Amino acid sequence: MTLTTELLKLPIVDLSSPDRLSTAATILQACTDHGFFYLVNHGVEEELFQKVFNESKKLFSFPLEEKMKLGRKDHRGYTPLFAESLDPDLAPKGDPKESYYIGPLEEDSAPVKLNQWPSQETLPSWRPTMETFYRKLACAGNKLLRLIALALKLEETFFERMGGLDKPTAYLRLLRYPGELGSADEDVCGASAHSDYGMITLLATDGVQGLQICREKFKQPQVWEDVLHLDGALIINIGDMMERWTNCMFRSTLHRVMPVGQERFSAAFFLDPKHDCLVECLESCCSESSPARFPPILSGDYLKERFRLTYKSNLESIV
Ligand SMILES: O=C(O)CCC(=O)C(=O)O
Ligand SMILES: [Fe+2]
Repeated sequence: MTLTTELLKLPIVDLSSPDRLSTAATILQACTDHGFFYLVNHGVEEELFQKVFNESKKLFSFPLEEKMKLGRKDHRGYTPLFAESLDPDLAPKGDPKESYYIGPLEEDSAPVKLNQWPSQETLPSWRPTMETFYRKLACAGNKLLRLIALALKLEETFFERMGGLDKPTAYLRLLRYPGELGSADEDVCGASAHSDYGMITLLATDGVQGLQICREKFKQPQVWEDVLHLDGALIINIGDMMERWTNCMFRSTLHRVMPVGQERFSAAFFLDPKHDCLVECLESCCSESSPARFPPILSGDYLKERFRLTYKSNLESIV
């Protein structure tokens, strides 16, 4: 049994504010209290969001055989409905959503091209739109990581060095939740309850509601609160890796997407540390009375295990 409450007021962080210390303080509070906040003045224009969702819609409307030609390889490309379960215990059948992954953008000169792109003849604007979106999100993400570092009393470039502005270890996941599967069944989620695995996630939604968070994951019955869409804002959430790094000072909050009987598009940008980055408790987050709760782990090893559990079949690793 779950209860849903109506109103949730998430903090709003202004990425362009000149008062960086006060912004860092807001972030600290938001990450400790909610693990979720809105980001405004982030540099991604409203028109670009529209373009991304339009292009995304075009691709998802292709026949399944066409989309399967771009089927996910090396964690890039198309994943059909029910192919992944964000909570394998609650949703053993898989989640009713389809997605498309874009990995780190390669240099033109890179010997192996891993990303898959729809053909230029069918969708000429698709690739340039997604590449622009990816780069702008990476830029916003890195700026935000500087503020998060300030909030944690670290050198401003600490996370940036781990994630790498030069080579962001980031995946963009375009998502489509088909409205027609919207059911009155409480147990069927568009995306089952999960927390994100990595450092931070930047999320854009098309305005159709459905996203909910549960702030007390161990409390029963679970209380789910709606995260309302805020025009032009990105929704940011802390991932498990960051929770681990901060010794649980920052929360990686449980979230899910409920069907609302309407087709819904979103785009999640997962910004992770480099795979050889050792994630160990930050000094500012432990003390004698609050010792490190987790042993150090390589980011790549941690993510590999989390992905192994998520993709029950057709298992592929991102490392
Ligand atoms: O579609 C959404 O609003 C959320 C997606 C999400 O949580 C995820 O992909 O990890
Ligand atoms: Fe998520």
